[in-house]
Amino acid sequence: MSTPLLQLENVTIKFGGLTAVSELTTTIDEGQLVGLIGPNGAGKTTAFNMITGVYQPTSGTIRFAGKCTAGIKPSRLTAQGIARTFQNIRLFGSLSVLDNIRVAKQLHNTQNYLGSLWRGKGWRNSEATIEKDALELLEIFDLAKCRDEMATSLPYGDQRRLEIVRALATKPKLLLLDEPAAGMNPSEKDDLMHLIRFIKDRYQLAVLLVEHDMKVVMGICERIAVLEYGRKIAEGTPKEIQCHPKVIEAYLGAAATPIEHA
Ligand SMILES: Nc1ncnc2c1ncn2[C@@H]1O[C@H](COP(=O)(O)OP(=O)(O)OP(=O)(O)O)[C@@H](O)[C@H]1O
Repeated sequence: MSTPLLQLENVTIKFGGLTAVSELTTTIDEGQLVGLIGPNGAGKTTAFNMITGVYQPTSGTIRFAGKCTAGIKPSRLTAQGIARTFQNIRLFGSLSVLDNIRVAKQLHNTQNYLGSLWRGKGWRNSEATIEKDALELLEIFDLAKCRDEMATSLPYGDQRRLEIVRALATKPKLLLLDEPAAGMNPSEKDDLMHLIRFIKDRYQLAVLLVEHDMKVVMGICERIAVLEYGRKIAEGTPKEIQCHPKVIEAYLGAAATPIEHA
């Protein structure tokens, strides 16, 4: 059996007296699309923050590509292949669409500080490659037409897409999406579902999706893990999750009907 791309083993984090995530064990294989769902405050974003190195677990182990991530800074983990988007869009608002992608691409720039100061041939070649790759990405995701516009001047759906494209520009193996459908209308949500499937297939990425919209989650995820009060209460296929008694109870109360699906 091959090593999972991401492995969480009994991961726990405490904030004072509050255990935000408790003994979470799960895995994501290369190329898998996994959902992480749960009611508000269940610990989903906190799990993201531990996987990306923003928070260090109080106990337990996280391994990425077989290596323990303890103590590794978020920027190093991004360079190693973990990218994310945020619940509230975090673009570089005063930069153009193109520059938002260029900044992300700088992560893999091989030019050192002196090279940047000197601005010699090596630096110019490297900048030209970054610009070419960035424009190619914008073309693929239909954002090239607004390359010079300020990122925050884009319509909401395009800003969400740009944030995903910026994460892709770091060449991740694992992409974490935190509530990408938040604030979207039904047609934008359909586009988002196509977009997530497209990037997973084209870039052969593993995706971990935190999302409240059940149509989106049930429609695209291969497997879903469910948190409640920081604990994993279920994990399985969308079909299994939709009729799992603990999940129905967590979302809707004991006497509830199965969760709506795609
Ligand atoms: N830095 C922190 N300090 C103290 N408590 C925190 C911190 N970060 C998260 N929490 C708490 O941990 C719990 C889990 O929060 P988290 O944001 O992970 O939930 P969530 O499942 O992402 O919720 P939502 O769906 O509303 O975004 C909450 O009770 C939250 O208040």
